[in-house]
Amino acid sequence: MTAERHEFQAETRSLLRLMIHSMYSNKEIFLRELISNASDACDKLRFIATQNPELIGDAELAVELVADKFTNTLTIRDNGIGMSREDVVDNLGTIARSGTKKFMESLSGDQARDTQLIGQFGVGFYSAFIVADKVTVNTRRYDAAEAVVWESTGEGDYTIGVGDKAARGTEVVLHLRDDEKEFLEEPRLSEIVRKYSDHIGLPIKLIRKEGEPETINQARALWTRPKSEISDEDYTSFYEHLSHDYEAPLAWTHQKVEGNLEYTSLLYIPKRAPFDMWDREQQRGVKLYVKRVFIMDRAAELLPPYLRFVRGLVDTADLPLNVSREILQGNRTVDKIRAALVKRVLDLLDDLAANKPDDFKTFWSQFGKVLKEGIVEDHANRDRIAKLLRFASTTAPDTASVSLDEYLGRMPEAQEKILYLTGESLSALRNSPHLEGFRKAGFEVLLLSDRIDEWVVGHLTEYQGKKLESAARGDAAAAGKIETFDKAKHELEFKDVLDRLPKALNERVASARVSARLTESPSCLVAPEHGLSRQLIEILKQSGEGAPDIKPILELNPEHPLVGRLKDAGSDEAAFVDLAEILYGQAVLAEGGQLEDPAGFVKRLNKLILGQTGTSKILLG
Ligand SMILES: Nc1ncnc2c1ncn2[C@@H]1O[C@H](COP(=O)(O)OP(=O)(O)OP(=O)(O)O)[C@@H](O)[C@H]1O
Repeated sequence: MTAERHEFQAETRSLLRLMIHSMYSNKEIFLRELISNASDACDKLRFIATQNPELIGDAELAVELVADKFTNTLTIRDNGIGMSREDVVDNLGTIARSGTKKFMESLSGDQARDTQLIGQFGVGFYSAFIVADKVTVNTRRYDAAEAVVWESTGEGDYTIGVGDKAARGTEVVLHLRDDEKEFLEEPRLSEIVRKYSDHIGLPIKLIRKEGEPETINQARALWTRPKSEISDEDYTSFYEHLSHDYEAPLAWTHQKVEGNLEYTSLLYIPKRAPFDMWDREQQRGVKLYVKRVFIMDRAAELLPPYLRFVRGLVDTADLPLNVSREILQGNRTVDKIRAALVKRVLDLLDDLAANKPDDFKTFWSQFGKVLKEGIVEDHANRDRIAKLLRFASTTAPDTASVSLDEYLGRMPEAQEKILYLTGESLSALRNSPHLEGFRKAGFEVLLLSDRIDEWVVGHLTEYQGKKLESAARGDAAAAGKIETFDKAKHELEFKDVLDRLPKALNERVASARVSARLTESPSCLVAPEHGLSRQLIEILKQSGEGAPDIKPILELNPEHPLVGRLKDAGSDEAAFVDLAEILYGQAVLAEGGQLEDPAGFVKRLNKLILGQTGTSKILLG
């Protein structure tokens, strides 16, 4: 039967081209990727064999490398699970990952940056084309009636046909480019295998035409070895094998637990967020082994979603070999292991924060937003997570660097609560009128501009016995005494104006009042004491969910000349409305909001600038 020809998906094609181009300076990683795949294939077979031991029998599962100088080929072969025709089409004809297109669009053409991005994406099987101008895959799935041959030059298409491979497993034949002959040299191959694949728990053998095969790696799974024997380089190269990451990890924690529970965990924090961290479809989790036997990739039950950036593995003796995803759900042993792993990761982060501030900064910039979800999700560890949070504040307005402990450490005595302000962006928050009074009083305010922050402060209502309070809510004085003027006097003086405002503004505000919150700006909007915050209502509206119509309170600075003019407008209703609209519109704009009638606002503003407001009814008309 002749082979069928198939086109690559458009995305696969451009990804291939880009990969060959940008990974060239690090081309040797192709071997790590192909050995990883071969080792995964053996792991999968071993798992199936737990139900069906005769599949393996006495055979040794291994990865073999064959370098042939006559044909210029390097072959990587395994006796693992193998692939059916369908597997081959699914796995080698497409890049079967959601978000590939989006990923391609994020590439910039800047080689250094793109190389890192593509590393994050995971190069996998296609890295073969970095060194080969043709790749032939002969494979036979353990339960398939026939073998399959796949072949491609890595350009536009590939062929697929029936093969003659008799034994189970996969053989990847790389027809090396003319200038890649170094990969036929034994010393070079051994060097690469030791560098990248020394700690895979499976022998990697160099096969020779004459002479005995030589096992070139240690073939002892890294996590089973005593910590004292393992160097940082070992941990790093194992991480690269495990995660297909291109960069060294930021930190790791390796632990063997004996007693009630029996498991070994090796958990890594990457240096960089994967491109699909926010993709809800993306599977997450660490690898699960039961007594050294690989069970599954990405066992989501072993870590909560807010720690989805953690990579690594858990090897336990406390679960049955035939454990399935269904069994993992709601399993008491799994719950206990998960609780212990969460503590491990939080300990590791505490340690980074205390002893490696630069690494912690990197961590926070990559994964801070994900960790914040833990405040909402993980009630039991809320205080521990809160301790790790970092925020921008009026004291450090440019980067998220202030911890709650640091904040409490410099909180003046007169201040009773931890103050924060949420908003769309840091730049809008920095200049918010809501901060003026607090600034004057020397009260620091945390500036929260991540989307999730509204939920964070919704769940984190208290820290170390101090309540958290929005600077845009209720009465400014609630957070401490920041009375800067004689409120009673001003209230009396403005009573008439305050009473008229809601009607003049078509009831868009619930009420109006004078406020000590403002020192420079004339007006701002605040949320009533109880009920949802203005920011949260805005988020709900934008996300298309129904939002309750809670009207804000308009606060005025009685010492501002523009507010004084409201009083002067007296019985000139049109002039009063113009001024009221301007004060309201300014307050909306200052918190980063949208005006309902921007053109009308501009018109009124121009009238005011030109001195036409409140002077003559004729001019106003
Ligand atoms: N030697 C092999 N034996 C059996 N299946 C294989 C082999 N090599 C690749 N595959 C199959 O092809 C798929 C795609 O491989 P590829 O290296 O492109 O990505 P991956 O390993 O799934 O992804 P990642 O690199 O993110 O782990 C694998 O998941 C596996 O199902």
